[in-house]
Amino acid sequence: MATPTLQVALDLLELDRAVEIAGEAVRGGADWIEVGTPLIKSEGMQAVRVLRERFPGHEIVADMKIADTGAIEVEMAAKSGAGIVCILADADDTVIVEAVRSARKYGVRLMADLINVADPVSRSRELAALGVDYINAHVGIDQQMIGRSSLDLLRRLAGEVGTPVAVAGGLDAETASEAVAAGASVVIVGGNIVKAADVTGAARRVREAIDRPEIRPREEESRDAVIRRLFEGVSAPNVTDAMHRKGAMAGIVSLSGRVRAVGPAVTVRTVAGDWAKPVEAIDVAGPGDVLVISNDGRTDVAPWGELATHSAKNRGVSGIVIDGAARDVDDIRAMGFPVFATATVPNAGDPKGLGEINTEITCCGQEVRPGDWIVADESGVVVVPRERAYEVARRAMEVRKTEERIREEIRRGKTLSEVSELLKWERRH
Ligand SMILES: O=C([C@H](O)CO)[C@H](O)[C@H](O)COP(=O)(O)O
Repeated sequence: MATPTLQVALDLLELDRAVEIAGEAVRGGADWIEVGTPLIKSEGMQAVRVLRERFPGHEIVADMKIADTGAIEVEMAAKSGAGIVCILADADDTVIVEAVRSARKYGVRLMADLINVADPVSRSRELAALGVDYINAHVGIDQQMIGRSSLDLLRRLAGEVGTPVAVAGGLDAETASEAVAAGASVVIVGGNIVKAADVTGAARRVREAIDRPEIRPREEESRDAVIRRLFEGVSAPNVTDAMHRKGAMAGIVSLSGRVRAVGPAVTVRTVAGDWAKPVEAIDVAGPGDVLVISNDGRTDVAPWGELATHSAKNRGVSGIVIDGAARDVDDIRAMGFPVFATATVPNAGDPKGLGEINTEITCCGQEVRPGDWIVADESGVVVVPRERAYEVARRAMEVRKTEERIREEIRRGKTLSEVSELLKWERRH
């Protein structure tokens, strides 16, 4: 079997950064350089021209995702220096046929992207018959966020398609190795190389992995375990960024200093500092849950204090969030247990038993339902609707990864404004 090709996908918006990152990826062993769709949309064919010029010894792949006017778009990419041009596999056959004719005329190859194709095996066979050179088993970035897997798609094609198969979609060193074992001849990696602070090191790890293909036994991890692992690896700001700046509770701070709380919510509604329901909720909560207590934002009386904290800690509760006040802050801080509140006050309420456990509540301006996920740190508290928890956790991790590379470029001397080309991206009115 020929050595598999490593294609690095430059899904960036800025050409200067893309050139720098491509250089680092090539040093780590990338063979082909993909001008990603976002880069083409941001910089046009100039991105293909510049990368062609700067990397004369490497194949340039233009991820045009052609949906119409197959001939013109292939011609544009070919004349700009691409050797491989990407077309959508579910484009109409008229588009594919025109693209193939144009590819033959200009001496380039066509790669068909299976993103969103309902029957990938039969469509791949049709595409091969129409003259497409590569099939790309691709699961798009948004699809990855809800758990779709490019390896699963690739395995459906194994042994069914004669055309060389590429694979793309959230691959890293581990999955790239499995992809080659499953028959991929081109491994396409975007985010897990280009977002790394050390792009060369990340590319090298993928290179070494695809040179030693192996199938690893799958470790089964429940969806909740994945959600928790991902949320534990990101910050509350990463999570709001992932939700288009939504979900943050207003006016609430950590009383315990540098602590974090992550887990599904057990909700409590109480009134006038009545601490019966908050304390009963400790027994309802399981290890890893977060108690979210609405005391109507009252700051003159506390439904939570040191003894309750001690009990919650023993139970394995992950943290406490209160729309209202807490007391015994010095003891809570000494315990290192995460309590978030809007105020502190020495007064306790009385245990009358008013209120409810595990009903929908509003806490610091956010609706919270039982089972919604809470991510809290020193920046504040974010609530994630339970049905979106997996997707938001994946997206938050992508936010964190993106920041890793930006941080590295600032460390090397650029300003944040330069890295993100703020002036270019100011909104035009
Ligand atoms: O094609 C891609 C995507 O649609 C954005 O243009 C990516 O290049 C491809 O998915 C590889 O990137 P990762 O999924 O981040 O590895």
